[in-house]
Amino acid sequence: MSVVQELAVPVAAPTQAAPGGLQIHDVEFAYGRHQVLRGVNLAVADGTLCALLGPNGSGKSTLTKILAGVLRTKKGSVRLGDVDLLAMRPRERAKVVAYVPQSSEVPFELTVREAVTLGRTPHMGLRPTAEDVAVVEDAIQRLGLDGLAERRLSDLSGGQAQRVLIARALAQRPRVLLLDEPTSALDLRYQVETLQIVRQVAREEGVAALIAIHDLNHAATFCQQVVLLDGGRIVADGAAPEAYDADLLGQVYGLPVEVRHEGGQTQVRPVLDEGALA
Ligand SMILES: Nc1ncnc2c1ncn2[C@@H]1O[C@H](COP(=O)(O)OP(=O)(O)OP(=O)(O)O)[C@@H](O)[C@H]1O
Repeated sequence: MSVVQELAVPVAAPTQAAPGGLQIHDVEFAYGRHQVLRGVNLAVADGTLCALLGPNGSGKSTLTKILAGVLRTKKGSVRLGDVDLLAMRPRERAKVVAYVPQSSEVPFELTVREAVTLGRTPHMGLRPTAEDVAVVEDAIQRLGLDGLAERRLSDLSGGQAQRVLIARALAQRPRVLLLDEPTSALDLRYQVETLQIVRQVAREEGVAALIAIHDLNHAATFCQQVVLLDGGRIVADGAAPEAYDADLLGQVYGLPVEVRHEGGQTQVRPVLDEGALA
């Protein structure tokens, strides 16, 4: 029996997005006969940073790839306001949806500035306009890449390259921003700064941002909405203080946890057996 069927606590009511936000209805997906997503319903309002949480293999990347148009599904719908995102042509979708995958094949001989400029491709004519240049410089600056702008990607550390991919996505000026574990290679300072930047961009530009992330505490701190996937189903959806239930998280992740609400912050800690650190 899956964990979901055994859940003792009720699933939080899905958050209602304002019209115009990202609306996901009844999305299903299978790799061959392996069913990975089951009846996924989710709404992310414009201006909201939403964390997509769940154990390894729960379907976070798969859902993100469907929203990005990398994978196709025959069952379910994805809308941005009145627009059917699944029916859009790739170039049109690229004007409204930016996607930072877990790993990316950006040409390594490019400089940082050139790689970030690629984010303007869906909007640009043959040559970048003054606005394109300004948007690229803004993204470079926001991600703290000013000093690296002329460096080749091949000469960067993993974390620096990850920041370039995020800058490229911001330069796209999307309405939907999809980030698949964007902080996995970042040190603590850049994890925090990146999440702050994405939250700020979402709020200021009215972007619906969805971020697959493993750190429950960062998600609680920076994301107005958290969504927990387990076995391809959403089992919690809401603001972290309500959505984080110790019993539910314990069942989903397979270890006991404690949820604390202190000083306006919700934090999750594993509860270790006595002797676990002996
Ligand atoms: N290309 C593929 N072909 C077949 N099965 C796949 C493929 N990609 C992923 N899967 C399977 O689909 C399920 C969901 O994988 P997915 O990558 O979406 O999970 P995830 O929640 O993003 O995991 P992680 O936290 O480890 O990144 C897993 O069982 C995985 O083995």
